[in-house]
Amino acid sequence: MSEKISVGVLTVSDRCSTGEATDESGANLQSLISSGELFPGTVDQYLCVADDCSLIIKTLISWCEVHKLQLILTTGGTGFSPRDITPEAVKKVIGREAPGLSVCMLTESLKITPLAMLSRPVCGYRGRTLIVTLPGSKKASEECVRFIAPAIPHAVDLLMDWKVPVEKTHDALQAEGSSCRHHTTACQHHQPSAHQHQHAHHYHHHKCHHHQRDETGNTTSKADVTRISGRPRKSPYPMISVSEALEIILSHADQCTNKVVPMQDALGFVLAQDIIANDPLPPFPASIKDGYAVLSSDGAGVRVVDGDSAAGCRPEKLKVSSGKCVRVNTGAPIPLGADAVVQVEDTELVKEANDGRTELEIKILKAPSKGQDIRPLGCDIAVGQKILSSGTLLGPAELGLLATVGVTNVLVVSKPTFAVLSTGNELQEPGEALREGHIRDSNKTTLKALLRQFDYPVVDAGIAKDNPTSLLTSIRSALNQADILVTTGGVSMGERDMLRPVLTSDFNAEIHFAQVFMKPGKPTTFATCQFNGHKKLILGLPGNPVSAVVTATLYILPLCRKMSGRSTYENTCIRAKLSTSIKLDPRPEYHRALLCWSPGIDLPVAHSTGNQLSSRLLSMASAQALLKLPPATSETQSLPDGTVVEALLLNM
Ligand SMILES: Nc1nc2c(c(=O)[nH]1)N[C@H]1C(S)=C(S)[C@@H](COP(=O)(O)OP(=O)(O)OC[C@H]3O[C@@H](n4cnc5c(N)ncnc54)[C@H](O)[C@@H]3O)O[C@H]1N2
Ligand code: MOO
Ligand SMILES: [Mg+2]
Repeated sequence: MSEKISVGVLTVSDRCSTGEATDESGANLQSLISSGELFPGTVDQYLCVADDCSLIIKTLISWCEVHKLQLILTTGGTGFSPRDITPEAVKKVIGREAPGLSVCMLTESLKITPLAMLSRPVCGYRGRTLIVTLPGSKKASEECVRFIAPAIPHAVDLLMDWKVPVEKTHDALQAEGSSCRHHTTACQHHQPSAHQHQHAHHYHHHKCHHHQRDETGNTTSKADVTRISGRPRKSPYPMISVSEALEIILSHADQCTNKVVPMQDALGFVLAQDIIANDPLPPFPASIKDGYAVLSSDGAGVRVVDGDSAAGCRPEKLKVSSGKCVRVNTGAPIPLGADAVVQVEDTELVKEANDGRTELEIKILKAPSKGQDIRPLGCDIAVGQKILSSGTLLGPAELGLLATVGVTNVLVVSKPTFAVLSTGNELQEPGEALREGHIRDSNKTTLKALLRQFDYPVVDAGIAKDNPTSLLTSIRSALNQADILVTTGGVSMGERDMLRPVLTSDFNAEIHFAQVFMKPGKPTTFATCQFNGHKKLILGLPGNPVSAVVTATLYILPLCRKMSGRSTYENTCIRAKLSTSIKLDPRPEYHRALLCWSPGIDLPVAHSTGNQLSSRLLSMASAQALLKLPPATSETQSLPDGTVVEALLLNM
């Protein structure tokens, strides 16, 4: 929020409006606002009106539309007496309700008096003006405005669409969330003394924002990440090998259910039914060449040309008898009687019609053999033949076969649905102006593209902050939309690496592994949990951009393939020769490289993409392979040029 909030105070009271009574609550609200103790505000309008619906409406609309106030507080007219009409008037003015504010006022007031039950607050906004109905009494109206005061500046920022302050507040709230549990515990046991009450109440409400939500909807994480000094200083998870990690992941890769899709949309799916041909191909004996259909027993020599058979014509009309032939095109039906085709190259024109256009006689230069250049009926596909088996990956040719046999809908194995979530307080979406201390989130874009490249459905689950409650909220929303959650960041040893505690505390997830002997990708984490009656897989990839995409390639692509019903799901590896010597890392390394094939060499030559820092996504750009390099040993610290290594092919 940049300036003071412009506030209007509207007292609604028959008695005050006629001067029979003094407007104490209106006056009190004005001085509270002006004092600045609730929030930075200034009272720009004040009026006292009778309990008159149209008068209230007229005033409110004028304050919203003409004076463009940011906040209007009404006091009075919210009870049960026949003249109390303020809520009804306000309802007619606001475009949208903000019931949270009413709930907050009622809940907190009930802690003071059960009579709060008889208050009928309505809150909401018209355009950019927030309207709040407070009770009529001085005490109650002050209490209520204090309850909601902490949320007012942010509400105004949101209504004014002030992006920067809104984001700052979000960040602050999120950061507060990380130590929220601390506050809630303290608050639960906090019994303020009578003279502290007013201040303490305010404090209580403000600091226990998350606690309030916990009581009503378990939106607060149960993960305790406050014991920074007590966190383990070595990962408690054993270090496993890449092949062990992959084996564990694949053991949880249950095949997805089957579904029927239009044949045209079936590319890349695995077939879940056998496909049987109901008719033969060709459905008639067909010519393989452009030429003449003949009787082979006539041998070489002159033939009378007796009509033609073009592709697509009805064959039964034409018949070839001895001494005659019929001109045919490639793919055209063979006329009855004919048992061979002679290609046009093996003939000569003998006689043409006077018009100079029509062939009358031709000469066959070479004696044809029986069946020459004819595809018999059903020669490509026989009736009843199984042309595709369940389990086949549907590529362009397979789709063409479905078309050939007229199958327009097919049963296939569904593909798993993914949600991709980035985590980190430092992250912002790529389109925003770069804020101080921030970097742009690249992982989500890379991983979404990697999955989309193979047509796996992906949901963008946004960016979660490094605090348990933000993670909880984002993960829950992601799991509601996907079978597999892929997160990046927050899995290493930092006090802000909170993914695992949140997964175990809030989702009762089982962590299957959390350390893999590989570079990049050491902190790769794999977990499963039950969520709304479904098994969900969670891959917590490291935040470093290269680590994220390398581990996604190594683990997620085989997982996807297996769940999609593919019988081979391993990444394809070939052998390649190093173009230069490479220094080995203590961990087995997946070294990004370009491959060059040149004539006369037996194996492609692998050129390193340079600096292999896990943060350096440029080392992955344009890479075609990940060279699998062994870990350094005391004997072998580097591989000389020309060494043959295994190269995992990317983008396959
Ligand atoms: N004391 C130790 N520190 C670290 C260890 C270790 O074993 N002990 N492991 C290192 C390794 S290896 C890796 S890999 C990283 C993994 O870190 P996290 O998975 O916890 O990820 P973050 O800490 O959140 O971020 C790491 C790095 O990546 C950047 N990042 C994160 N998300 C994104 C994104 N979506 N787009 C672009 N860049 C992103 C982030 O800003 C950090 O620079 O831990 C080492 N530390
Ligand atoms: O394993 Mo980290 O992934 O080196 O960069
Ligand atoms: Mg970290």
